[in-house]
Formats: sequence, structure tokens, C-alpha cells
Amino acid sequence: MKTENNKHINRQKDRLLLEVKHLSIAFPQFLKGFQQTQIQVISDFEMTIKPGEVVAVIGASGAGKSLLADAILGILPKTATVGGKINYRGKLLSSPRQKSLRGKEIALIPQSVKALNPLIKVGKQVRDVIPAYQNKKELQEEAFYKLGLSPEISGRFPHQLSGGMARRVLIATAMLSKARLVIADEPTPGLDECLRNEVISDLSKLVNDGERSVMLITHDINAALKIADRIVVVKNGKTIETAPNEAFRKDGKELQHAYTRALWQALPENWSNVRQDLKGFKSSII
Ligand SMILES: Nc1ncnc2c1ncn2[C@@H]1O[C@H](COP(=O)(O)OP(=O)(O)OP(=O)(O)O)[C@@H](O)[C@H]1O
Ligand code: NI
Repeated sequence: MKTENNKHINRQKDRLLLEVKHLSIAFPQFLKGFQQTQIQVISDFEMTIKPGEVVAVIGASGAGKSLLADAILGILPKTATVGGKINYRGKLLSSPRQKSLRGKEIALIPQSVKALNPLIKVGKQVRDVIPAYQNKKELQEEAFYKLGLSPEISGRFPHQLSGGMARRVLIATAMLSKARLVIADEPTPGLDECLRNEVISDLSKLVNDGERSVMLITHDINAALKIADRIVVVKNGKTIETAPNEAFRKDGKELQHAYTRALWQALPENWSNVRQDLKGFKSSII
């Protein structure tokens, strides 16, 4: 009986929550006069997320990370031409489905904390995502406690919070929502290292029950490696490589793509590894 149950759980884990296949996005670009051309900002982008997984999407500014999030949520500008397909829980994520799942099963933690309503106290904003039949007050207080927000913060307005606190209020909202997929777009801008680590560890709390998956969009490889199971590396709108967390170690030899290795080796803490490696390389050719 037990093995049957385990098999069932394994099957659940193997199923994909999200599957992005050959995604392409282009925008019209106006040339001289009435001439117009398409500029391809994403092409042949691939990624998957399993239930309970944290997958980070890393890439330089302009690589197409936020557009990917917008494509999943169905909030791309009307001018965009989109190709490929996105499946969610095994079925095509069509635009009516995106509309009905957005903010419910699929939630975005936006880059800007301005997403909080400036006129409503934050505790109420968090309680508002909890269904009426549940004990809203208790759940909100519990989430604040888990995220290290002291109880009196719930009575404050957004402008009375620091950036880090406001970010945690947004995370509390995602934690209490019914979302199975939470997309966090650059959740740590402008935070010092200590706060950055806290916010990242808060994000990992979202998946603790194993039912929710997180897609973490960031420039910051170190932040990504703290919590992600897999890392999708994007360059110029293309998936360059999808690597397991464990591949990012020492000199990065296990990484497939030179671009990913260069990103990894560029981190100051890896300079000594790289130098070690170069020494070995030199001695092997001398
Ligand atoms: N509405 C639009 N019309 C035309 N081009 C766009 C539009 N939105 C985004 N782009 C272009 O698409 C590319 C990818 O943008 P995107 O915002 O996804 O990058 P990003 O990886 O999220 O960057 P950042 O890390 O700076 O947030 C950029 O070159 C951008 O100029
Ligand atoms: Ni972005």
C-alpha cells in the first residue's frame, strides 16, 4: 500500500506544472516612412517546472526574462506576435485560461512594491486574498510571523514600510493565495545583502508544502543558487542552458555552455578556482 502511495507521489512530481515550448515573441519596429519590420526579442525559448520545484531564470538585462513572465501570465502588449506554446498542468494555456488563472493559480510577485494599494493597510491587503470561510486574521498573523514581520506591521500603510518589509508583504500574499505557480520577477532589487538573503529564503518557504512551484527571475546567480533546483540561463531571448543547481560548483566544468561558465566564473568568490584551474592548465602545457 505504501509503495502504491509513493508511486502516486512520484507520478505527481514527474508531471510538469508548466512547459514552455519554442516560445517566440516579436514586436513591430517602425523604420523610415511607413516601413515596418519585426524585431525578434525571444526565440526558441524552452523551460519546464515540476510541482514543488524552484526554477530560476537568469540572464542579463534585456535578455527577455520579464517578457517570458508576461507571456505566461497573458499580459504581453497587444503589439506582440507570439509563437510556440505554453502548457499548464498538461493543457494548453490559452488566453481565456490565462485570464481565469491569473492572480489565482498563477501569481506574480512584481518587481515593484508599488503593486501594493497605497490606501489600504497591509494586513487587510493580505487578508483579502484568503477565502471567506477560512480564519483570515489567524492565517495572516501566522504568515507575518513566518516571514519575520512583527504583528503591528499589519496596521501600517505601504508607505510606512521599508522596501524589504513591503517585499515580504507581497510574499505573504503569495503564500496565502491558492497559487500553484508563483513567478517572482527580480524580487531583490535595491536590497542590501542581508535583506536579499532573507527575501530569497522567504521565497523558498513558499514551496515548503511541496504543492507550490516558484519561478525566480533574477540577474543574481548567487541568489538563484540559494534556492533553485534548476537554473535556466537566457541570452538574447534564447535558452542557452538548463542546469541543475549542483552543476554550479568549483570551476563550473559541469556546465554545458561557455556563456554559463563565464557567468559563473565571473563571480568574485570563484576567481580563485578559476586561477587554480588556469595554473593547472599552464603547467599542463609547459
Ligand atoms: N513593448 C515592447 N516593444 C518592443 N520591445 C520590447 C517591449 N518590451 C520589451 N521589449 C524588448 O524586449 C527585450 C527583453 O525585455 P525584458 O523586459 O523581457 O528584459 P529582461 O530580461 O526582463 O531585462 P531586465 O533584467 O532589465 O528586467 C528588450 O530588448 C526590450 O527592449
Ligand atoms: Ni525584467
